[in-house]
Amino acid sequence: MSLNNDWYDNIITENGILNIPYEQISNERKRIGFGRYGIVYKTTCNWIEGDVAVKEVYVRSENYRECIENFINEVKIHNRARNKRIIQLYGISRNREKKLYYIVIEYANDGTLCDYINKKDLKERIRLATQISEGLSYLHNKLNISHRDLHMRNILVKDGNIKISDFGMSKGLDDKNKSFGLLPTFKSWKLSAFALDKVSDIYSLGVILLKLSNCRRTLFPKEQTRKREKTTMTSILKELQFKPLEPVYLSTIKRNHHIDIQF
Ligand SMILES: Nc1ncnc2c1ncn2[C@@H]1O[C@H](COP(=O)(O)OP(=O)(O)OP(=O)(O)O)[C@@H](O)[C@H]1O
Repeated sequence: MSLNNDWYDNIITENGILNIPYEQISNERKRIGFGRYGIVYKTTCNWIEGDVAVKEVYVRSENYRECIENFINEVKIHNRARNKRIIQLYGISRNREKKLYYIVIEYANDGTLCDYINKKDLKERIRLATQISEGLSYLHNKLNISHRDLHMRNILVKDGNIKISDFGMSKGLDDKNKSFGLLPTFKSWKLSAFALDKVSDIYSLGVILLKLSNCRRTLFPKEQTRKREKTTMTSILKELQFKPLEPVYLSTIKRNHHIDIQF
């Protein structure tokens, strides 16, 4: 990707993204998260009703290119994803003096799925699983985008409903450049390198469904539950390999539901 000094103005004009003047974002901010490239705050913006979340990206000279390319990729892909299961992108902003860039998004008042599932019953967990599948199905089948970083902390909850977030790693599926990342495997229960694409998203969905079906935060379980979970996961993966994409989302949930009830 070639980067010139106009990159910020270019992504706005080329992608129809709203440029929010920095002064319109309130200075009263509460830190709500932390990611690879900076801090996430809850705040307000004069142009938008209600609370917003802003992802602040600090561009240092040593990682200038990587930061900006990541920012551009995230904003471009996020801007295409307009669906009730996806956190809404409002616009972007910058503070030139401090070399800070901002992605302004819808605030998820119920936090991450990781925190939200605590003490939720089976019916509620199945409702959430269905919504996650709807969101992922939208990205894969309608937009041809793979998320590539799907996990419990990138899935947010607003007013009890799922909002998939964080498109920093996402890619269009026609992008030929393969890249790899670490995912937990069920053979060794350790992280292993996988090609990150649509299939790895489905794998991640399987991991999330597994966590939801057991109502716990960690993938690494106590010894006595491991065997049972391996069987569950094996059947999910088998299912995913042999059926076309769309029905798989639903059958995976039904299957998980079924297995869960049998526990
Ligand atoms: N819209 C939001 N509403 C509420 N909380 C949010 C929102 N966006 C992010 N967060 C919080 O901030 C955390 C980090 O956000 P996010 O993963 O998007 O940042 P990132 O810099 O892209 O991180 P990563 O290292 O995963 O790429 C989330 O796990 C969540 O706790």
